[in-house]
Amino acid sequence: MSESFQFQLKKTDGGARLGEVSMPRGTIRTPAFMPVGTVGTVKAMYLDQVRETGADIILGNTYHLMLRPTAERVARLGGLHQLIRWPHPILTDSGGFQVMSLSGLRKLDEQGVTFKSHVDGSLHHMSPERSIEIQGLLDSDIQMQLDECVALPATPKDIERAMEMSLRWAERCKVAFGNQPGKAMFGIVQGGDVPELRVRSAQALSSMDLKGYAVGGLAVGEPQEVMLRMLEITLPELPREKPRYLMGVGTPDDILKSVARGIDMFDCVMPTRSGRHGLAFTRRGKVNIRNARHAEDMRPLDEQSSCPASRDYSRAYLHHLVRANEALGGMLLSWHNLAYYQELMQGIRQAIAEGRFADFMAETQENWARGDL
Ligand SMILES: CNc1nc2c(CCNCC3CCCCC3)c3nc(N)[nH]c(=O)c3cc2[nH]1
Repeated sequence: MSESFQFQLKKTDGGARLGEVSMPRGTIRTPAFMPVGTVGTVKAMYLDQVRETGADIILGNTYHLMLRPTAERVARLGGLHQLIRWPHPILTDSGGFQVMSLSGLRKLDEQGVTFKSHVDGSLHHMSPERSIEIQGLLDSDIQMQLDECVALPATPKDIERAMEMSLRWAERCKVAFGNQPGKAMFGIVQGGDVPELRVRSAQALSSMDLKGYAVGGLAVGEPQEVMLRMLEITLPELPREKPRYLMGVGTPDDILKSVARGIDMFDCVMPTRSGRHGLAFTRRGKVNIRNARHAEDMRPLDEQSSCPASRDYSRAYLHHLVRANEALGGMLLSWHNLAYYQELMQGIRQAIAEGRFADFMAETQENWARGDL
């Protein structure tokens, strides 16, 4: 393991990139899918299982952990890795996005965000400095700047205001983060669906010489083609030799198309959240296991999978568990979906390594379109 944070761009195939992030706690093979943890767990999963599916890194949940049990308590308990027994890299978001989407936002100004806890109604203020302090108390390996993500549609004026404030917050986060060799602080490109704002944000962040760059402000309700267009406008403005992280994305189709445009890292609640609701992602497309057609289908979701949830349990049993709202139903489908996402990422990495990503993408999409047997 390297004592510092290093990204190695190993190969490109069209716009797709094969790489590796090396950190003291481990190596992240990119393109990478990062399962989302919530309050110190990936919902309904043991972290050993998450590791078994092939995850090199998971997301911690700054917003929830700062409210309960508090970042200070996590630090007193030895940091997040020790608490949840995940010794590999952890990325944490700054918490700003979740404040906007989860809590009763009270105020947002140059100083930061003021909000009421959804846990006990207490008032909290999070500045760029406090967000970095919280992520440091969690002992997070990759920390995100505090930013303002505006929901689309929005006026160009409001998008510009939020983008410019996020740039000032990036500077403040960079100062607050200081120099932590084995860790990284990523900037977040904003700019909504306005090309010239995206370019300005990406260029300004690039000049800050950060260790990695996230593309934010997307997957907030815009059509897929708008998201992809913004990637085509933004990514050329970011340094080639640094990792790019598309926040909150996405479906398997979103991931394929974003890898094709130069994204290295993804996070999304989709596999676990939809798994809990009975939706399975498979190589033959989506399968809604609640559907009556599975009630007596003794086949597994995917007999070729190395994941027990995909290989050893019949659809009939999964159908029954989900219909009965049994916890095991959500557990097995979350496990299957995470395994499927990691299998997709492994296939992507292999295809780029062999210079056949375009074919892999076309074949994968054809198989999805063929639909379930
Ligand atoms: C789903 N779409 C989407 N997500 C976005 C997110 C959140 C990414 N996921 C974080 C995890 C969520 C579950 C708990 C743990 C953290 C965004 N985050 C930030 N900071 N800025 C965005 O523009 C930003 C934009 C996003 N768009």
